[in-house]
Amino acid sequence: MNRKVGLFFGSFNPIHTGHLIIANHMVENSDLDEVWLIVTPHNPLKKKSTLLDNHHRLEMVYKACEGYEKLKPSDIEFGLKQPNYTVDTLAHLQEKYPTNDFCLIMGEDNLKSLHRWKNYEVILEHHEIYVYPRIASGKTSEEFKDHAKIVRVDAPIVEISATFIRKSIAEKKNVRPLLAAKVWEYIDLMNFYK
Ligand SMILES: Nc1ncnc2c1ncn2[C@@H]1O[C@H](COP(=O)(O)OP(=O)(O)OP(=O)(O)O)[C@@H](O)[C@H]1O
Ligand SMILES: O=C(O)c1ccc[n+]([C@@H]2O[C@H](COP(=O)([O-])O)[C@@H](O)[C@H]2O)c1
Repeated sequence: MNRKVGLFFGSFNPIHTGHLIIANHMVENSDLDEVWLIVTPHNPLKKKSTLLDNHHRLEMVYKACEGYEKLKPSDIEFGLKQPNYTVDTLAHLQEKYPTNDFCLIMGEDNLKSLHRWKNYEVILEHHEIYVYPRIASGKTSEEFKDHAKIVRVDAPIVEISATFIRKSIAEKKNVRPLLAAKVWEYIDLMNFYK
């Protein structure tokens, strides 16, 4: 049987406990064999100005995933054209791993902007999307409401965001519980987000 792999794309600036809860929930409570955490150099819908270097964000994803056998960090987008359109990365991955079944994992905020993604219809034609609930502004497009390829996951809402963490660090607040211990130590050592 083909391996079913969940692709969890993100800026991960930085990776936080919310991301880990989602990735772990998906791999433990669904038909997925593995979840790959793919660090995106440049989200086409976000400004690059507040982003840490790719390799620092990847390093933090490695640190966060230590001890989680089924979670695999990936730098596959580092060598692809920027900004990174997910439809292109999916085509690349499917060619490289023809026997894997890939599905996408995203938070509900990303579902609300999915209609603005490049060739989102092509993505939905070939892949399922597992959506983790999240409180976010904006409306979900009608076409995604009862879509056969969009699976809404029933799981506890986690109110953590990388934006809040970056802002809190800049304001000299303690954010330790919001990050894996090794990620917090790395951010502190490197003086990130101050
Ligand atoms: N608390 C959360 N609940 C549900 N989904 C989340 C949560 N945090 C992040 N995600 C999802 O994880 C993926 C990667 O998100 P990202 O790295 O942008 O984190 P973020 O916390 O949303 O960052 P930022 O605040 O910088 O926008 C996206 O699909 C996003 O929807
Ligand atoms: O393909 C697109 O048009 C597209 C538009 C917006 C976001 N994405 C991807 O969605 C992923 C989540 O982004 P982020 O910044 O919310 O973590 C990241 O891999 C982005 O490249 C992709």
